[in-house]
Amino acid sequence: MPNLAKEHCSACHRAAAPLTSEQIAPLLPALSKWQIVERGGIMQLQRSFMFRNFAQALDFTHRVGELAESQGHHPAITTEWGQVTVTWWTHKIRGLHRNDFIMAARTDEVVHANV
Ligand SMILES: C[C@H](O)[C@H](O)[C@H]1CNC2=NC(N)=NC(=O)C2=N1
Repeated sequence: MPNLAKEHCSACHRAAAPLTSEQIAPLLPALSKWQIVERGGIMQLQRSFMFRNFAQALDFTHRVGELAESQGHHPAITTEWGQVTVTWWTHKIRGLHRNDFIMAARTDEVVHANV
């Protein structure tokens, strides 16, 4: 199983092809709490995180934002009382890149750092 959290994002060129289902399959076991969703024909990687209140949800949101800025790769984040939903995909290729799986694994590390 790949140790995605230890990898670094690579430059993604606009011409890069989105990962296919066959390429995605071996990456999913490392991200057991994440699911593949499809929105507007674009495959995305999504997970919801639960918290005791809004303050904790907001703190986690900020940490994910800092992670995104550090890698130059950004998620969609929905922050609610007690819950944060993080969705990763690569806008410029309108699909999933290995970078999205790396960032999902790194997001899981942020939540553990939170507690
Ligand atoms: C110019 C800037 O680096 C690019 O637009 C980056 C910013 N963050 C990004 N984040 C994501 N998820 N996909 C992108 O294509 C992307 N592109």
